Amino acid sequence: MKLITAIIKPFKLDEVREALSEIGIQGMTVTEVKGFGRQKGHTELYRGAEYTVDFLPKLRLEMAVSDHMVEQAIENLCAAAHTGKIGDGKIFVTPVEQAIRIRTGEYGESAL
Ligand SMILES: Nc1ncnc2c1ncn2[C@@H]1O[C@H](COP(=O)(O)OP(=O)(O)OP(=O)(O)O)[C@@H](O)[C@H]1O
Repeated sequence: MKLITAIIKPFKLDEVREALSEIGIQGMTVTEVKGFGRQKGHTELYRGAEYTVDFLPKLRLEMAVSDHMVEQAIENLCAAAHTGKIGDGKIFVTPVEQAIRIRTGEYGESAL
């Protein structure tokens, strides 16, 4: 299992969620965050306004998925979150040691 963490532009959430549910991803955590990438010190458009501040509003999506779904998830995520403009975001993939569904006590992939 892997944890996919994606930082995306907030207005892309619906498109990204749709693109991921198409491939059967059943759970996701979304957090409002602020961040910066290489554009630090430069301007980025957010809801029509130009920001010159360092930290811009982003969404962090977290999904634990089976290993065999990782590549397809990244592909769909990239396609849906892409605008081609600065600040489109990042995807990080990290190993997940264990997952447990609290209600049933299921472990591993069946808990995803
Ligand atoms: N190295 C990093 N570690 C953690 N979070 C990061 C990192 N780089 C970027 N982020 C997060 O991703 C968001 C979007 O980054 P961004 O797309 O601007 O990266 P970039 O490397 O500058 O790429 P681009 O040139 O396309 O803008 C940032 O606001 C920040 O929240």
